[in-house]
Amino acid sequence: RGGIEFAVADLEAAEFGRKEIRLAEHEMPGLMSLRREYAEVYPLRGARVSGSLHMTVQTAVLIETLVALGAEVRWASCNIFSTQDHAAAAVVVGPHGTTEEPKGVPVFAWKGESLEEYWWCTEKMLTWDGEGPNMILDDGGDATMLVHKGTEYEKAGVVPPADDEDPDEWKVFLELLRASITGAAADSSKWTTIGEGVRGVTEETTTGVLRLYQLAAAGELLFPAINVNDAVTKSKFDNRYGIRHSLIDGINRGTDVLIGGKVAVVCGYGDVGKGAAESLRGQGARVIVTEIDPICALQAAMDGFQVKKLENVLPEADIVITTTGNKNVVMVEHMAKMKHQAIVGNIGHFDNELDMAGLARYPGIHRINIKPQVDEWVFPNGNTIIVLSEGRLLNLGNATGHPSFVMSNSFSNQVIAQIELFTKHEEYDKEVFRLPKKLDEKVARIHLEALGGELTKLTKEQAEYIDVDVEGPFKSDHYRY
Ligand SMILES: NC(=O)C1=CN([C@@H]2O[C@H](COP(=O)(O)OP(=O)(O)OC[C@H]3O[C@@H](n4cnc5c(N)ncnc54)[C@H](O)[C@@H]3O)[C@@H](O)[C@H]2O)C=CC1
Ligand SMILES: Nc1ncnc2c1ncn2[C@@H]1O[C@H](CO)C(=O)[C@H]1O
Repeated sequence: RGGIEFAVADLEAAEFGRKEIRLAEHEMPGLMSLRREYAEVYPLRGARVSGSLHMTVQTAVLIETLVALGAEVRWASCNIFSTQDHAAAAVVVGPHGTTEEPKGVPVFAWKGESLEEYWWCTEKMLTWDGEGPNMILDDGGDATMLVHKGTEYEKAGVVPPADDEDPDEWKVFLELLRASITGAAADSSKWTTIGEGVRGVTEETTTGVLRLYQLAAAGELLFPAINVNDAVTKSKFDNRYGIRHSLIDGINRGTDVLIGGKVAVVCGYGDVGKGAAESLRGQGARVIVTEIDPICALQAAMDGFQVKKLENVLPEADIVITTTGNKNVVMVEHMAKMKHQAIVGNIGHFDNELDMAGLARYPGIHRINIKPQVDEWVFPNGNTIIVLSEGRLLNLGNATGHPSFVMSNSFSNQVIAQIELFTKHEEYDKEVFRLPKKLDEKVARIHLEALGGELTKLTKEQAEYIDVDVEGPFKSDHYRY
């Protein structure tokens, strides 16, 4: 319709989506400030941005900010459960379109995608009529990986081999690659051409950033990258205060159990784990932390949390949440020893933090679906556990993810990073970069003012005394916030 390609659950939900996007704009001062700052300048004119990031109301405001700055955009979600269908519909219709005549941007996302559908959406998001994307905006690295793996197999002239040991996610991904490399419309240089056209990628989250550094270390990065996650105004806010808000939102909407008085185990005490522990303690849970890093473990202890090994707290745990960005953190052997109806969930980017494959293979186990994204797994002895969002990040699967204000911080960094790489890509090698502190402080200033905070001004003498400029940056590069 309207000449726009799209695949969303229900275009009729656009009106509802538009109402929530309008409310969200008021809560996203950073993005709205960037629209005003760059009005009529259009720094992203000529940018063709392929975005793989949870298709939520907040992301809708990000997308429409990129468009307001001149970009063309195609979008898919980076998770099968995180799309808010009314937001997806509103983005397709656009602020000035109708469901009969959409005037927005192509979106390929709906809540509850199968793995095959997820990778189909991802390929559609990367496949433009005519010239391909010249920018990628990624969250978790699936879009970046598809371009890199596709290029690798095309250049090697081989079809991705099947390996029965591969996790389902990977099997489906390889199947898509096989089809795109050898299918009827086989264009044996599709992914290579896309990779050559991309000026850069901006990455949202910790796990995606890890994958970028690994590619860069191997000398395989096809284009420059900006690590948005490690902007202080992203990870020290979104990862912590966003989780503090949205973790209990997911648990409450999923299970509605009383958290107060219960024992909650948080695996990992990084930025996300800190927000998770604070969130659960705020509800009156007795929180126990597991950690591998003595520094983060000591922080947890100093913050008043017990620090234990997971296997030693299984008999008392009512809620177990993983926040590590690692894999195989909670195994089926742990789950089999948990209390009856213990709640198990993950808020790391990928579901491999929980041993979902091992759980499904456990002899005599069976699954009862309670409602979308809530499953009761019944062990042969009658004991059950409640697993949220099939182990995928539950704050977006069972709830709506972080609220707009904190996402305004994160997405202001995304927009700044997109402008930086699109307009100055010749200045960047194929490495991973972070934004300068001055821009971090700019994002913080906008959001502090929006909260009514007053900044104290340094005198010239004071600035000299602490060896900073009156206008900042106010900290050294190695300062830990
Ligand atoms: N659901 C959401 O909305 C969000 C999800 N994330 C994701 O959450 C994950 C964590 O992100 P951050 O907290 O920023 O990373 P981080 O690196 O700051 O924290 C992870 C912590 O887990 C610990 N850890 C690693 N393996 C462990 C194990 N086996 N047992 C116990 N602890 C272990 C590490 O020592 C580290 O302290 C990443 O996958 C990130 O992409 C990040 C932001 C928001
Ligand atoms: N409401 C939201 N909309 C879009 N992205 C979100 C939202 N809540 C959390 N995220 C992002 O999700 C990734 C992890 O996949 C983060 O690092 C967060 O920035």
